[in-house]
Amino acid sequence: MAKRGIILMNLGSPDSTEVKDVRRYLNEFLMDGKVIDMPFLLRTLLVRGFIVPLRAPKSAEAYRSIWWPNGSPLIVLTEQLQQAIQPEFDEPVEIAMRYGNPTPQAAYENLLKKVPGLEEVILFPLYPHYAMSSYETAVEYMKEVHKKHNYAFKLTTIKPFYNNPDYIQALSESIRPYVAGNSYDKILFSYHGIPERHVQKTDMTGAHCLKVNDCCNVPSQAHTTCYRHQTMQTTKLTADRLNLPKEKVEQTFQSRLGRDQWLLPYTAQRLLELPKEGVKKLLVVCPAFVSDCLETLEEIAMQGKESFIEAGGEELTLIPCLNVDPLWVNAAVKWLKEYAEAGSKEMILA
Ligand SMILES: C=CC1=C(C)c2cc3[nH]c(cc4nc(cc5[nH]c(cc1n2)c(C)c5CCC(=O)O)C(CCC(=O)O)=C4C)c(C)c3C=C
Ligand SMILES: [Fe+2]
Ligand SMILES: [Fe+2]
Repeated sequence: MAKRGIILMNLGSPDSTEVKDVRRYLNEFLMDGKVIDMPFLLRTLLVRGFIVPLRAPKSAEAYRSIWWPNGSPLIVLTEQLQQAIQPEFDEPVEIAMRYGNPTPQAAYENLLKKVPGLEEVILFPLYPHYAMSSYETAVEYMKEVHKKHNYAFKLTTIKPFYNNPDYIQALSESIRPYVAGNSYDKILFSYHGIPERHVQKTDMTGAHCLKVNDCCNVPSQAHTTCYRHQTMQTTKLTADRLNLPKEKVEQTFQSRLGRDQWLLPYTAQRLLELPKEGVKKLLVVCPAFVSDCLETLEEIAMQGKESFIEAGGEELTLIPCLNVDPLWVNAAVKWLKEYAEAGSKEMILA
């Protein structure tokens, strides 16, 4: 049997809610060329000179409003997932964050200590959808650290799982209790947004995404790396499984940063418009995240709720992320086991 280790990877959070820690985290995050895709000098000027100094104090305040006694919800929930998965494996399961702590190097070093003669690390990026600024940067960074330290073990990666039946089942069943009884007016599938430019950059055909009419519904090889297509598939498959009435389902994109055109429609805009369209009781689910985080707990459940109510809405209910939902934990365990048994060949999902 191969000597293996597993790494669950998520985005990461600041070490604390102090402005200095938030500043350090935002600098690392936004200086990533796959997040702010500008030439290095321009990016440095913009990020270090303008965005971070202005954003860090506000961001720190937002983190303070959701912080748990044991730390950032995103980190604590990723640790809880690790603890739920570990008993199912002889191999050690570690966590790593793309930004902040624990770092990829710390995760690799922990595995090396626990498994003498480590032969293989299975990386599980906790992102259902492919985006240059989430899945791609996580995988590329893990490869970079692996190469830099000349590690002898091989690194293999689980693919995005946006349409995997086990994932769709777990997501649907987490939503089912909220839609049962039909006492809601609409359910919003709100995904983290990205600039439209990023969708075009990751289109390997160079001719499909946001170029062909109704691109995300026209079959194309580009969909293997198209965030928009993948999020639309998650929404469709989940809504179909739950038999949700079409007029009650809507998809939006949240968390826009800067002035570029990001994927439309914007969640913040729709939260202001929906009450005027007769939507008073709103459910919001955020399937781009598997763990609750600042973007769900603060942006949707606090800020989003406030704007929806001020605009005339009555009730906004955030459906929690999958976190440590048993169906989700089972799905993750199943994929990791299948993957290991297949001898780490490419894992074919769905
Ligand atoms: C689905 C995964 C994510 C994508 C894609 C993504 C793209 C993206 N994000 C920013 C800027 C920020 N995002 C922030 C927080 C944040 N983002 C994700 C996930 C994705 N981001 C998560 C899980 C979180 C929450 C982290 C936590 O600690 O809870 C932040 C920091 C907070 C703030 O100041 O608002 C920024 C900044 C860009 C620019 C981008 C794509 C280009
Ligand atoms: Fe983000
Ligand atoms: Fe597309």
